[in-house]
Amino acid sequence: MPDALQFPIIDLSFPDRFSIANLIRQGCVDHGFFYLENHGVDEELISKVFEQSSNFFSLPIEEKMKLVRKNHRGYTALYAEKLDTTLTTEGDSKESFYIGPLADDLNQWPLEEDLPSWRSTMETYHQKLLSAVTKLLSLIALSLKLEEDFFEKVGALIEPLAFIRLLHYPGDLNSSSEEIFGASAHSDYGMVTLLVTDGVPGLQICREKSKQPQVWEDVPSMSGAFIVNIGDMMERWTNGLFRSTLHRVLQPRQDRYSVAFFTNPSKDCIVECLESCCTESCPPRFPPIKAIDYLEERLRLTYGL
Ligand SMILES: O=C(O)CCC(=O)C(=O)O
Ligand SMILES: [Fe+2]
Repeated sequence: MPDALQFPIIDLSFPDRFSIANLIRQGCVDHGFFYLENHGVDEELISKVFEQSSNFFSLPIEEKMKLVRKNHRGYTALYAEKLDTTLTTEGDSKESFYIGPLADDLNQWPLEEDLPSWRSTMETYHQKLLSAVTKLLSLIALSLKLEEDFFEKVGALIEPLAFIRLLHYPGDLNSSSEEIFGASAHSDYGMVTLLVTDGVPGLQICREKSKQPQVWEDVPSMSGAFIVNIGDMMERWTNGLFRSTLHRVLQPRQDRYSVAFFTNPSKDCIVECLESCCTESCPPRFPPIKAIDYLEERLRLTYGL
């Protein structure tokens, strides 16, 4: 049995930004994962988000289907999504709900009379998470020996395509198939993801995606901290220096709730290899891409649209 994984713990309020940036670099190079504490998001707000999430998923399926996913916002039912597109089984055993950028009016909301304060709770969470991510990205820029406002300067943060995903993995599903996962193996698409779980285990990572057989290690939750992971666009920016690590969630034996916050750059932002991450002998591994084109293609593959 391998030892439990130990990721660096990043304290977002720590005054020595350079030592924090070094620790972030270590986490991103070694694992593509780290913990984030003192992130400025109240425990109380996080509890409210979990409570409201459970209130929504407890609604009858007909009610939930009224908000079925459109424009990548709203409800996705059990088995409707398959993150590992190579699997031949039906979809993942989770249901989820997406809330995207607040400014563009595309979000779908439950009625206030059905779920009072649901919308305002999620809007507050979206704003708070965006502010934590903005601070984190300035440290990530430092960790790459860039100026702190690098991600602002390249336009990634003008109107970031940031999404909350509420997740519910039911614990009472009897499945005989070993190929059914709560969330099958995938890497996230964007810059960084901030995840909080209810503490029920299930999340695992595979650090060497091309090594066979794959080795999966448990990621423990840390009370009060976000689990942060690097996404594919950040991996492309850094020419693979920062890893977008493969991860999955096993089907739990009891109900499991988690809340992910995916941060993608603004739609027109060009993601291209950083100068500091390539040399003549180590040329760019990925061509430049526009954030929205990359994101739409990944979503198309996941949802089979
Ligand atoms: O629920 C979790 O712990 C992880 C979810 C996840 O990886 C995702 O939604 O991309
Ligand atoms: Fe993920």
